[in-house]
Amino acid sequence: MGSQSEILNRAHMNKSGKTGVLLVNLGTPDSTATGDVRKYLREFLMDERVIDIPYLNRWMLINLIIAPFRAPKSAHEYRKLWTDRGSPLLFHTEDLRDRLIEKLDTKQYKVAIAMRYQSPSIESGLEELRKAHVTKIIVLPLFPQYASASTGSVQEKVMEIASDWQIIPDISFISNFIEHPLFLEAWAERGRAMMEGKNYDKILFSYHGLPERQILKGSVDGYCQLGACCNKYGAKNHYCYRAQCFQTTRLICEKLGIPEEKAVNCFQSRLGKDPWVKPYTDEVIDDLAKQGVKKVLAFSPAFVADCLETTVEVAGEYRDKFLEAGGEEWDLVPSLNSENTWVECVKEMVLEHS
Ligand SMILES: C=CC1=C(C)c2cc3[nH]c(cc4nc(cc5[nH]c(cc1n2)c(C)c5CCC(=O)O)C(CCC(=O)O)=C4C)c(C)c3C=C
Ligand SMILES: [Fe+2]
Ligand SMILES: [Fe+2]
Repeated sequence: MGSQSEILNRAHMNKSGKTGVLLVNLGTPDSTATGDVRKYLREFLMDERVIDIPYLNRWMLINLIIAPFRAPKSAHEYRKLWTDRGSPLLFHTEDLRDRLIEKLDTKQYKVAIAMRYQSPSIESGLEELRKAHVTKIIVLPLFPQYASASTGSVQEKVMEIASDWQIIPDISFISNFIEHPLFLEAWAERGRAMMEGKNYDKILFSYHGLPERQILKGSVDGYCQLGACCNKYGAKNHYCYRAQCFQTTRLICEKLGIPEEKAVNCFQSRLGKDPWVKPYTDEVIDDLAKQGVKKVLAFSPAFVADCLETTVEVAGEYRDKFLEAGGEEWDLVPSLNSENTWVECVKEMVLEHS
């Protein structure tokens, strides 16, 4: 059997050829050697959508400060994260691909993975699909909330590569999936398992940060001002990263029955001196400790796979900070990785876009 959309899709695809699915995550170094981390940071941070300052300033920042000083520190952090299978971001993406293949009809779908920076490259992922003679490509950047620095950069790279092809198949992008019921259910299942038998004082949602100007540049008619406007989510701020994060929190809380006053939003990992979206996670942690909050459960729903930002930053550095400031318990909800409801969600998104 199968859902109505599955049956319709099958009928359609039998006539019009295979559909390629490209799952793209951010990227990770090839190894924890400082040279590999430097190579990764250079490629990542030279992307104009990530550090959106004039080329010469970006070049100087990366080559005179980040490459010599940050790369060795980052390599040290990556060593805490690395496993026998390498970087979690990469192997969770591989596992997601393998679980997805098990759920899709391989006569009709070809699935490939790519990283926006380093390997496997978007070029190699698209080439894999092209060699399978796909007539349509669905690109899923694995970022629940749209940001120019993440999803936008993947879109730009895919379009740049495909623009050199003689035949450009239909390409569709899934640019935001925060409201997908199975995405929310996947987080709710993860959260429920952590909350069972526990009584947390606060549920903290820490999202990857972003320079404020990147959001303001995308604001149509000046609607988005990074204030109370982000508390509502609709057509006018559909692509506002801050509003999408707040909406993600609201919807996960709804599913879990978490009252509004118990949830706290914040943004982690800011870099440099320019203002990033607020509130900042480290400042929120200090405030919570001052208020006498003792037990915190942290979600990190800007990521669908555990990575440096979740395992080392949220479960490591932020936990230490909270405990040093007087907190007693700090737990992190594991990311979705290749957990079944999340794989089902990806399958549904593929079928909906086929
Ligand atoms: C100037 C900086 C950065 C912007 C803008 C940015 C946006 C952004 N990043 C992610 C997802 C991830 N970022 C990760 C690591 C990471 N991010 C930055 C900087 C910016 N990110 C740096 C310098 C690093 C490297 C880590 C370090 O050296 O401190 C990761 C983890 C990668 C891993 O291998 O585990 C992810 C994932 C999103 C979604 C995003 C925009 C919303
Ligand atoms: Fe990042
Ligand atoms: Fe906004």
